Amino acid sequence: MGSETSLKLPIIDFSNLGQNPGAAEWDLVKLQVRKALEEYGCFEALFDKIPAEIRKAIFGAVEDFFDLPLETKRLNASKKPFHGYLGQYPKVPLFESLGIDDATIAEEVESMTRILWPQGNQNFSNTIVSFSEQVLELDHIVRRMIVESLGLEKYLDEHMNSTYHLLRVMKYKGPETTETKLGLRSHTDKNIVTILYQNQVDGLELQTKDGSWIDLKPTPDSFVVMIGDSLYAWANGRLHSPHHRVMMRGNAARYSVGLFFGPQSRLYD
Ligand SMILES: O=C(O)CCC(=O)C(=O)O
Ligand SMILES: [Fe+2]
Repeated sequence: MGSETSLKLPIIDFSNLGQNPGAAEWDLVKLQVRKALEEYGCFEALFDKIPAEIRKAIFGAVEDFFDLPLETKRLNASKKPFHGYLGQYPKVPLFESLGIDDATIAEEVESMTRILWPQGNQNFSNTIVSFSEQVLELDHIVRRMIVESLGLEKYLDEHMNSTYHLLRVMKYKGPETTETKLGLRSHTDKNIVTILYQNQVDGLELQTKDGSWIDLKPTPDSFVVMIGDSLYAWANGRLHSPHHRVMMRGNAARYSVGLFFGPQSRLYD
């Protein structure tokens, strides 16, 4: 089970797709999605609909949040797992995260923002909402392709209408030693689809079916799309739900932003 850095994830380009299910280009991309999810349960997506300004701004917003004093961040603690602020996880002290419900609903995000910045921080809430809205589009395309490729089109609306999403922003402090340290333990996601976007500090690793680990190195233009156990079950095991982890090296902090789409049956409650 050694580390294997030469392996690379498939890169799938959604940029020239349009919203045109049934077109030749759509079917071609759909096939790539199906193949990647069968083999790796994951791929890198190029999606240029999300403007570069938003992709850049999101890390400014995320850093603004993590730079707040601990007492302020804790104002957003939640009893629900993965929701609200989660800091200095006992076993992985490099990790902090904030889960934001209803990240596409401006009023909800604004009211959460006011808890953190009573004087307001319009930039933070605007950026969170715009980013989430755009990632939602990518999720819809990917999930539509998955459902079609499984031959389950007749359940598409039912499926789409029965899901829920949670935005989580994450910070992994650099270990500031020469050693590699665990940032997030190996796990599979329990939800349906996860879409991740990171700053340019790598650390996410994905386990292949034969047990080797791939170091993911997404570019500023790419999103990591991964499936979780709920979709694995829904697809009767035809798609792979991969183990993944975060390993940190060096001094720089890694920031990542993930949209987690799960069944509405209160997966995260
Ligand atoms: O930070 C990342 O890139 C991965 C996070 C992750 O796997 C998770 O929160 O489930
Ligand atoms: Fe995960």
